[in-house]
Amino acid sequence: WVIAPQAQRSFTRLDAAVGIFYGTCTGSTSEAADLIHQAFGSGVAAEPIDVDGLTDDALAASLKEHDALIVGAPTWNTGAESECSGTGWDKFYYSKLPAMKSELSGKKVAVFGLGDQSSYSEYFCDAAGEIWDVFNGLDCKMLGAWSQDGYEHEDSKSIRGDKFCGLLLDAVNQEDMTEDRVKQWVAQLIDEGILAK
Ligand SMILES: Cc1cc2nc3c(=O)[nH]c(=O)nc-3n(C[C@H](O)[C@H](O)[C@H](O)COP(=O)(O)O)c2cc1C
Repeated sequence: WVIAPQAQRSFTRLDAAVGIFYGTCTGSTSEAADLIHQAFGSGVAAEPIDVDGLTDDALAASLKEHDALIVGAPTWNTGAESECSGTGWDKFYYSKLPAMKSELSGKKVAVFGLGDQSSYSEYFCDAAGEIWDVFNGLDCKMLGAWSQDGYEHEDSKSIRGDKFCGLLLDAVNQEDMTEDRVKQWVAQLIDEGILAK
């Protein structure tokens, strides 16, 4: 029968339609990844993966498995020109990722970042902007641009046009807003077609 393998294939794809990958130093980005996972539901998004727990080759293979990727990082290196996340992303997105264009081109990707808009106002979530640039450079379909309303930063490498390139969260000053922001953002991603085949 033709139907059986088709059904099986579509179940497999649905099961891992969205992959959530994050780096973290002190856990905030991991918590945000869990909230994003819950908002999608475990049938749609795979368990979030800490990029520091995988070798570069395993991470590269894992990124290819999903129809859509949600990638998140904190920002830790104030004022640095590059590699601002302080996590395994820094090496990976400047070494292995740029060579993955043929494998990742066209994939739907959305970025989220954690930062502190009060103490690091001029560098708010810079690393999210860096990661966005790398995936955008691979011709991925970038989703999830987010309004700057409700934040009090002075500058950020994550600004594209009049918006942030993805969801920026501040667990230091606006932790009470995180859950609602995540729910709204996931609803927006679904509206933008992140689950469309
Ligand atoms: C030494 C230090 C440097 C930081 N630099 C920045 C920064 O440049 N920009 C920013 O938005 N947040 C900065 N932060 C705030 C962290 O990004 C924030 O605490 C975040 O929630 C950490 O995420 P994590 O727990 O996933 O590592 C810095 C924090 C520390 C302690």
